Amino acid sequence: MLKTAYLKSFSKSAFASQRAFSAAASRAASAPSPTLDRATFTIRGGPVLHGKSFGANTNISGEAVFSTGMVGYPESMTDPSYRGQILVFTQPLIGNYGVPSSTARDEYGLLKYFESPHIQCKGIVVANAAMEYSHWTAVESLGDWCRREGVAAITDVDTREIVQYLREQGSSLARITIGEEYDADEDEAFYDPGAVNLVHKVSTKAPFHIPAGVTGKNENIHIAVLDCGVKENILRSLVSRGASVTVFPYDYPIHTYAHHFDGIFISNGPGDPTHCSNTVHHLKETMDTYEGPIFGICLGHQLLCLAAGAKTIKLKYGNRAHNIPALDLQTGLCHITSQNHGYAVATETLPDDFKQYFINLNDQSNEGMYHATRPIFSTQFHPEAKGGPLDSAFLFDKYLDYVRDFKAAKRSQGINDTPTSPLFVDVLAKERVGVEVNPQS
Ligand SMILES: NC(=O)CC[C@H](N)C(=O)O
Repeated sequence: MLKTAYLKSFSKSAFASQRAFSAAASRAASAPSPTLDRATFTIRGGPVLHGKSFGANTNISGEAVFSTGMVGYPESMTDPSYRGQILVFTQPLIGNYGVPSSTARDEYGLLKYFESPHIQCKGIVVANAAMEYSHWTAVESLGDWCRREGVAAITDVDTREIVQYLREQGSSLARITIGEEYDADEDEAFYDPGAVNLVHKVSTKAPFHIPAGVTGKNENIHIAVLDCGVKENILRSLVSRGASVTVFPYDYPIHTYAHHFDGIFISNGPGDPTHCSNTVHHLKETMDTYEGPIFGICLGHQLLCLAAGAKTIKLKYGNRAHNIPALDLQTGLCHITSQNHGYAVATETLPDDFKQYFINLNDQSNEGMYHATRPIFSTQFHPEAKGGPLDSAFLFDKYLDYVRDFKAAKRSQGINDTPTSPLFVDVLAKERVGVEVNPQS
């Protein structure tokens, strides 16, 4: 009886607030649907599909990749690892919960909803773009966001046909063209993101600093992050666990500064890892000289493995989703993981000291490594998720445990506990510096 009364009053107030939210969030959606221009999605040497444009009025080309994630389009589209790519969503209805604020910040000063300040992919392809949206965090429609950010978007195409083609032929170059008939010359150049150093475009141009979140412990932990296109939730995952973070450009000679820090972290990022040969060289030097914990995610994993002497390969069509099973070879547990990568480490090329940590249960590709005797490990998947499940977030706890152990060992040897002058971090910027914001550049 009590339970029913409680439920009734709960649902009454829940519905009332939901109505208030919906009224605000759907305001833009109640405007009449715009008439959409014709648009064409062309895969080089493959199918040509006609649909409608609901994004920027711009012709673009890039690498067509697909994601089987069912949610998380704002997080994926702002993930710097998608730079240079045209993202095809297999989830048929996209845009129905709109787009949250691009400026809202959390208690750490980090972007609350986005993984970087702007859309990173060049274009998106969907089966059915929702013209109406509703969500309490929504401030605009997916189409308005794409138009504002200069990102092409095509709807009303058969994404199943595209994905079948990409799975059979592999990730391919493609373009989105807007207008009645676009006479693209077959020989017209398709932009190939695999041919350029995309990390250079997304990495901060100067160091920036984020103070540790308040955990009540005041441990004075300081981690150096090498920014290859770091996702906001990776930074949040570190500062929310009590570490302050100084983020360095991807090509910073980190080996010469590593000893100032309690841990080194190497981030995710776009493109072919072999383009970052300077970073690989610096990481090799770091692993040779620095005894503290080192953790890498996705591109960071690939770069650490290259530095260790292993090789990377390009996968046929990659892994992009929020539901990919990765088996932990230490515990026998399977974690459902968030992923976005086109390259992978060739496990058999890992030197003897480096062991395979996780394996992908769909395609058996490498999902991580750990050093046999040192606090060094990395994962191909994204333990920070966004979007996706937090099954593997424990890896940040594991890293922070290593960092605390290292700090305690330094203290016991009488090594200065506050090696990094507060003045140094105080003069640094508080967010990325000088990043190229135009996703078409
Ligand atoms: N998310 C990432 O860091 C991606 C790594 C790399 N660019 C790849 O595609 O494999």
